[in-house]
Amino acid sequence: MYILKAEHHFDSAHFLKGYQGKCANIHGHRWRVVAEVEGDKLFSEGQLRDMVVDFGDLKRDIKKMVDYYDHSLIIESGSMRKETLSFLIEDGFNIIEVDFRPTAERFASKFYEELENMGYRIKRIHVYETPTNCALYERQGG
Ligand SMILES: Nc1nc2c(c(=O)[nH]1)N=C([C@H](O)[C@H](O)COP(=O)(O)OP(=O)(O)OP(=O)(O)O)CN2
Ligand SMILES: [Zn+2]
Repeated sequence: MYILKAEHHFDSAHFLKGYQGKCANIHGHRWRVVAEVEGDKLFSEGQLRDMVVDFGDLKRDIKKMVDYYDHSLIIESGSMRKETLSFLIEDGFNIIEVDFRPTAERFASKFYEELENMGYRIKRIHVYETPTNCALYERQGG
């Protein structure tokens, strides 16, 4: 079995609704997203000969996926007063509402599904919130 790793990052702010502690406040991270792609066969000819996938394609797809969140404030739906949200949007801030608590765990499973839907055979996704805090997502038995 071959396992390839490629990564990209995005810089964005978030906060955790209902959290007792400093992470209840808006704060930012450089979110580092590492994808592990697996494959038991290599291409036999052409541009991809002896590769599982082209690192260039994988990196491009990870970047495309995470760039959506870059330099945004990610908020869980319903975690901010409607008026506050409207004012921020009116003032031109890039706010991305998500239907989950924006934790490293939830991003890891979300990015797993997104890359899988792009056709990759994903082994694991790692999401680093900080250089020392990382959540991994993998399918059981997979
Ligand atoms: N299991 C999880 N726990 C926490 C998450 C998470 O996504 N999954 N997220 C947070 C916060 O977002 C926080 O920013 C990160 O945690 P913390 O280690 O407290 O932050 P710092 O790196 O800034 O800590 P210092 O050691 O004080 O610098 C919380 N928990
Ligand atoms: Zn955080």
